[in-house]
Amino acid sequence: MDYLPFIEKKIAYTAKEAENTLSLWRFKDDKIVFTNGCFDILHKGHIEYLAKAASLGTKLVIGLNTDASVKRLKGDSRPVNDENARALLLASLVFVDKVILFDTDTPRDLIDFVQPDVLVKGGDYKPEEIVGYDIVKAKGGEIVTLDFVEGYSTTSLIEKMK
Ligand SMILES: Nc1ncnc2c1ncn2[C@@H]1O[C@H](COP(=O)(O)OP(=O)(O)OP(=O)(O)O)[C@@H](O)[C@H]1O
Ligand SMILES: O=P(O)(O)O[C@@H]1O[C@H]([C@H](O)CO)[C@@H](O)[C@H](O)[C@@H]1O
Repeated sequence: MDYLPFIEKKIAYTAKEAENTLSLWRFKDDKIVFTNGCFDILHKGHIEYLAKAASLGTKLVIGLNTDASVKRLKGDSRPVNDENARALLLASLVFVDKVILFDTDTPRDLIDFVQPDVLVKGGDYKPEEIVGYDIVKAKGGEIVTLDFVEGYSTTSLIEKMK
C-alpha cells in the first residue's frame, strides 16, 4: 500500500481546506481534540503528549505554526525543519487526524474556526494562559494540560547538536 497519499491528505495548508472534514466530523458527533505548536524537531515529549491528547477524543487536530510564524516566535534561526517537513511528520502519526497550518502569531482564529471540544497543551503551560481557553470554555469544552516529559525540548536538542 502507498501510505504517502493517505498521510498527505491529513494536511491542510489553510483552515478553509479543512472545512468539509471538520463539518463531517461534527455531523458524526466526533469529539474533536485540538492542540497546537511549532513541533520543529519532533521528540519523545511531543509524542507522549500528542498520543495522550488523541486519547481525549475521537479526532486529533494539530494547529501548526508556519515557518514565518515560528521565526517571529522563536527567532531567525528557527525553524530547523520547514513547515512541509514538520506537517508531514505530524501527519504520519497514526493518532493524528488533521494538521492545519496557521500563519498568525497565535492560533486564536483557527481555534475559533475549529471549535474543538478539548483544547490541549503540554505541562509547560498553565490552562488559563492557553490561547483559545475562553473560546473553548464558552462552548462548554475542556482545557487540558498534559504532563511535561522532563529533559525533552527542541531547544535542548539543538544545543546538544552544537
Ligand atoms: N517535553 C515535553 N513534554 C510534554 N509536552 C511537550 C514537551 N515539549 C513540548 N511539549 C508540548 O509540545 C507542543 C509544541 O511545543 P514546542 O514545539 O514549542 O516544543 P519544544 O520542544 O518546547 O520547542 P522549543 O524548545 O522550540 O520551545 C506544546 O503544546 C508543548 O506544550
Ligand atoms: O510550540 P509552542 O511554542 O508550544 O506553540 C505555541 O503555543 C502558543 C500557545 O498556544 C499559547 O497559549 C501559541 O500562541 C503559538 O502560536 C505556538 O503555537
